[in-house]
Amino acid sequence: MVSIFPSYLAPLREALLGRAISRGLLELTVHDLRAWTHDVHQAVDDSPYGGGPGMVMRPQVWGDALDDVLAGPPARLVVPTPAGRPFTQALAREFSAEERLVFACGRYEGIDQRVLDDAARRVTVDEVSIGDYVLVGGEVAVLAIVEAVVRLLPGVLGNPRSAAEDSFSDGLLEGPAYTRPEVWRGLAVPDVLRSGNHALIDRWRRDRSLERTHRRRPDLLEALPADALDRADRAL
Ligand SMILES: N#Cc1c(-c2ccc3ccn(Cc4cccnc4)c3c2)n[nH]c1N
Repeated sequence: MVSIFPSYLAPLREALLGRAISRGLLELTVHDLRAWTHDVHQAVDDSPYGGGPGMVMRPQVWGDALDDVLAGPPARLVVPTPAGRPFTQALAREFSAEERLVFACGRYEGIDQRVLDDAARRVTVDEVSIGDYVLVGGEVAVLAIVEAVVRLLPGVLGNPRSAAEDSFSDGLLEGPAYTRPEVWRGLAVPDVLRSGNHALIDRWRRDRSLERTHRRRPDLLEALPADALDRADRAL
């Protein structure tokens, strides 16, 4: 990863991801973009051609940084931007199959487009967005993307079923989850979950997932392949 705020990415070395690194399941290197500046002010930005608010990150510094960081084993360059294509669970799975990912964390109004166009001459470049809202820079997006990708790597999650069955893995939202106590503040766990009848439990969970998806994300239902819903689903 390349950023002018390397410490912003320190959380990636905590908890589950930190344990995955110490277990050798992945390697993480964070580079300070300013290491590739040569002026006393370590300038990384300049005024935008054509005018307009804010500053744009200079191509020379980013070009030199990516020349070095992209050297070595083939990598895919991931560039978070509000103008990117949506980062989805499907893209997280695609990224998790890559041997090496390089993340460019922009700031200001973004990175000079020629940096991405130049990189695209030699590697795959993915301009992605984590949602329809505007952040101040790419670091928060990289934290989210890396967490979504790394949890899919074999051995990272304790129970592989978690990644296989979480929200979006079957195109639907996950339904409600419960644990002890059986009644809490007058609210009881649905009886079916304590029935021990796993066929019934699976059906109930599928129904709650379909209901929630229909209510909160009807677009996901529209996007499902024709054969994704069985007769019981459609009866709901
Ligand atoms: N992924 C993602 C993002 C970002 C994002 C990502 C990288 C940068 C680098 C700079 N900014 C600020 C900025 C502000 C306005 C216009 N262009 C850029 C970034 C915002 N915002 N929202 C998302 N979903």
